[in-house]
Amino acid sequence: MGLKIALLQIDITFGSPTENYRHVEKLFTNLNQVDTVVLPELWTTGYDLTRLDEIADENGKDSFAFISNLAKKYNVNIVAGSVAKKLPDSNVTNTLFIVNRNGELVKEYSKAHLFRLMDEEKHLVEGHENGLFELEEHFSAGVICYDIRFPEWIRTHMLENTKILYVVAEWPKPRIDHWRALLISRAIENQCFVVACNRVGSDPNNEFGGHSIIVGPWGEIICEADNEETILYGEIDIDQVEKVRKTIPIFSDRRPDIYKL
Ligand SMILES: NC(=O)CCC(=O)C(=O)O
Repeated sequence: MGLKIALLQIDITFGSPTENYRHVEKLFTNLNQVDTVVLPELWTTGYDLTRLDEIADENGKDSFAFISNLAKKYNVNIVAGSVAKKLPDSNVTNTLFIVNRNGELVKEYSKAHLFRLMDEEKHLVEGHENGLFELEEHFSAGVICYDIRFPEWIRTHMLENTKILYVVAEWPKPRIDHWRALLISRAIENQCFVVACNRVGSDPNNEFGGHSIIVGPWGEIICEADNEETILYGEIDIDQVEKVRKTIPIFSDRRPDIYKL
């Protein structure tokens, strides 16, 4: 049986967690029954990085409680985009929570590669751990936006028999061709499903490009949104991964003896 997924390709109100919680809560009331829901990057605050002192979530407490309640109420796993998480030392990370149907935390991943073009390195600190987790018995990984430009980081995750790569993003419209090409490439070169949720709308500095997408392990597009706010639904058959990996066995054909990584 397939895994049913919903990607919430939303607009985000700049710097207003209260408004963004309200919006997401409302969208859940209209959701078809799925196994997993995915949210975009920094969905509670947007890129209002200069006000993180005020609006970042202390230890991720409020955002985790909100997501955990939704997961239990709607009996769904949530790849909860990312939020600005304020650490005890007042540093802030860009952190993705994975929550299961029981509302339990499965994994927390903080963005490893900070994106200078959007000033992340001035306001955030990077994560140091991988994004590996298991959900519905599938080996999976989660990364955040700019991370997809680092194939070596994605490969590090894929060497663990990972079959689904979740990507949460606020990817601007002017580079939406890069977004699509990178996601399709990561799917083909790792022979995995890529489930990627971007936002739409704009903030004072950027217009965002949407095009949330699910790509299969052969590089085929399973579903793709345009640039409007929408809930994108797709279903994946995890057995496809093994079929593709048997057809062209890149993992056993690798030559790490001659690579740097
Ligand atoms: N939020 C991000 O990490 C954006 C990454 C991006 O736009 C890129 O081109 O890379």
